[in-house]
Amino acid sequence: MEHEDVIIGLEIHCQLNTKSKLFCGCSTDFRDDEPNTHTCPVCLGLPGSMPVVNKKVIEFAMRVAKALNCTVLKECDFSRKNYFYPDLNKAYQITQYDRPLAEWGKLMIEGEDGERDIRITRIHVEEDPGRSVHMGTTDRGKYTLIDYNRAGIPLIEIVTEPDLRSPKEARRFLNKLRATLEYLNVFDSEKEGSLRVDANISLKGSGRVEVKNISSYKGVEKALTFEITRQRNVIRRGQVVARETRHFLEARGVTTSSRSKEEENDYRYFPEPDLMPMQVSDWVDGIKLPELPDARRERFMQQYGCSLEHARTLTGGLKLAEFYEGVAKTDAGLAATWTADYLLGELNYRDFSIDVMPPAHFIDLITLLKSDTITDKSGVEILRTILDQIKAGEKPEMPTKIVARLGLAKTGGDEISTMVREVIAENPQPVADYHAGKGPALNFLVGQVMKKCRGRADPGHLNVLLREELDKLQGVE
Ligand SMILES: Nc1ncnc2c1ncn2[C@@H]1O[C@H](COP(=O)(O)OP(=O)(O)OP(=O)(O)O)[C@@H](O)[C@H]1O
Ligand SMILES: [Mg+2]
Ligand SMILES: [Mg+2]
Repeated sequence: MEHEDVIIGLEIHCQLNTKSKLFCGCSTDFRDDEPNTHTCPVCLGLPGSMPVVNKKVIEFAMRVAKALNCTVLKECDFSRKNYFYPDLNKAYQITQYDRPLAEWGKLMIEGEDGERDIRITRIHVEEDPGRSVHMGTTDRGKYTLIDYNRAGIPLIEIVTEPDLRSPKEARRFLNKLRATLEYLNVFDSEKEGSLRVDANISLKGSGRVEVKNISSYKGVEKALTFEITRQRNVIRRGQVVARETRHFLEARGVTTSSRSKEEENDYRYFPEPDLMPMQVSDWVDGIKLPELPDARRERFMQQYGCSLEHARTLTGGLKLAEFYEGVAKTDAGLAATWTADYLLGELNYRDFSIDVMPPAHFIDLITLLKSDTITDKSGVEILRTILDQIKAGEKPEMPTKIVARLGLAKTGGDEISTMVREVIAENPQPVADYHAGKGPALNFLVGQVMKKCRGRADPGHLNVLLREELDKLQGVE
């Protein structure tokens, strides 16, 4: 798809994983707890309660600001964003408006034509509202329950400039951002709703459409792709794409126009009178950043000899990078290939994350491959066996055990020579075809030997053996 006229900018809301909420001491870890058990007068917004800024939240947000090369403002402050919604108990959200914590940064992505910086407009700190639980569907539910456990959870909103050129670039940006946040240890990427995106998109010369509150990266890519087609069709029909807010229906993969109520944009922002302006820019120098994805990628290339592509893949998530470093000692090259090219695909297919793969098993597998005990084909079979056992809730067998049980050790020289001669004797027609110069006949014969030994022969070696044996025959004739 050509995307020359596509303009995309993202607003990303990310939950910070501090122990307590943004303006009170309530614990943020309410995962398995009853609704409305992690609340107090502050996060319930009761009259007379006073917010106090959690220093840890500011520190976490500054870590992000520094990692994204932003400038932290000399002085920033909080504002009230007023709107009515049942999950917003105070009828205003404490957020930052014209003086956010930090602004003007950048994050490098692998764009459509090479690496490129995407500019960050600003990062601001705000509180999450509560959560509405609709009993029934959103439109026709009988009633709605509200859980305020989430009210007051610290969020940062990261706003990008409209620098992204395609849905794929938007997804790459989000992946890179997620990796960066993981490395910084400021958020829990596996927690539901930890990253929520508003995706803004326009075609050159048309109005900006904002698709609100998308909760997955695939969702962002899908919603944007849908919007490009929809907007092009509107223009083709001679109509105008109006500026509007839309919602993404994940299940159907479409966006729909929001009811006008929700578009009410007069938030009547004003400075939060209960909180003093903050002067925190001096802390920035003291903040030590861990190694970030780009640096780690360079190191993987230097230290382990990874290709650029492998290094990029393997540093794309903190746990993945750590997994690779844990297994690289066996053979860095084999471990990179087997992690990036085989393991990830098999995990993806089963909807597994990297944590499920026990490093000890993987190390055993790499060792078997390195010592030439098994073929690549058997390696894949072993990997699948292990993951299927895990999927079934069983304790996975060690690769060495699987090799013994299934007889996967590479067939020895004599055994394979015998099989080669047998296959030649059993297949006179393909043999004659080969001698008549028909190349594909050799592949057929290789396949037959592979079948006999159940994939335990090294394909390269087998090719040589077969050719030798066949050429000998021809010499005799
Ligand atoms: N012409 C455009 N096409 C696509 N995206 C755009 C365009 N102009 C601006 N944007 C993007 O829209 C977003 C604007 O976000 P911002 O938070 O500043 O304002 P908002 O969406 O109006 O307010 P709110 O935070 O209340 O949703 C940015 O990500 C910006 O890059
Ligand atoms: Mg915004
Ligand atoms: Mg917006």
